Amino acid sequence: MSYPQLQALDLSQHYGPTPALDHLSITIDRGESVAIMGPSGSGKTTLLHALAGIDVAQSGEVIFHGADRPVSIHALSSEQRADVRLRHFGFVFQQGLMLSELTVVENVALPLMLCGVDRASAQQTVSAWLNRLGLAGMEDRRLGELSGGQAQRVAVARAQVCGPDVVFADEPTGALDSVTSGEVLHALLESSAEHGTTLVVVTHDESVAARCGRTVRLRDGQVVSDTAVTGVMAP
Ligand SMILES: Nc1ncnc2c1ncn2[C@@H]1O[C@H](COP(=O)(O)OP(=O)(O)OP(=O)(O)O)[C@@H](O)[C@H]1O
Repeated sequence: MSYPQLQALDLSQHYGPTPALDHLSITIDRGESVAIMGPSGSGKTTLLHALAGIDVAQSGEVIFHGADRPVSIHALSSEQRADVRLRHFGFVFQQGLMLSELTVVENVALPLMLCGVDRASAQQTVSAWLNRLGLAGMEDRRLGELSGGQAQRVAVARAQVCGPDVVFADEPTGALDSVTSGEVLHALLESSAEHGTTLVVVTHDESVAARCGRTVRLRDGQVVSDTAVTGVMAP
């Protein structure tokens, strides 16, 4: 029997009078690419953080189905959630997360080292990803010396290097011009499709959403539309 990759069940989160998440439920299947859209303040980042176990919503739960048993993300301690994030999830954010003082190789190798992969295998895996993403020759550059597009391709390599089940991206191309944005998005979508990785992308950019298999639109913390390439799914 196959299970969905992620299920958010009846999530609610209030910071003020308008809910950031309002009894929101969503199911994401393995290998899907899902764009989360909606106006500013509609709850996109709050939803991404709840799905990825970065934060825990005030009510509801998130079930993650990895290779083995399902895990209730919200029932885990913060250390356990950090371990799930390290072993099963990858992240590409608009900025931050990357360590500008470290080199390209060091940034990409970091999650592998944290997972206990030995140095030789880590080096091999990192070089394969850097070649793949057109970053060969930049191994020893510091992140702070790269262009925005190069840095985001390093972020994609780092998100994918441990072979995650899910990559979460929050405005991954938000700071880039349209050509560079297209290249980074291509790298993200192609590498996810090739490895069967589930992709959840928060974006304001319709051209990013157009290249995902499904678009979920939020307003005031609720799903107002859920459209797959093959048709419209019920919210
Ligand atoms: N840590 C926080 N403290 C207080 N309010 C918050 C916090 N995080 C989010 N909010 C509020 O929750 C609502 C949803 O925020 P969220 O960042 O999820 O929206 P968003 O759709 O991602 O917005 P944007 O597109 O502007 O990034 C907003 O009203 C926001 O101000």
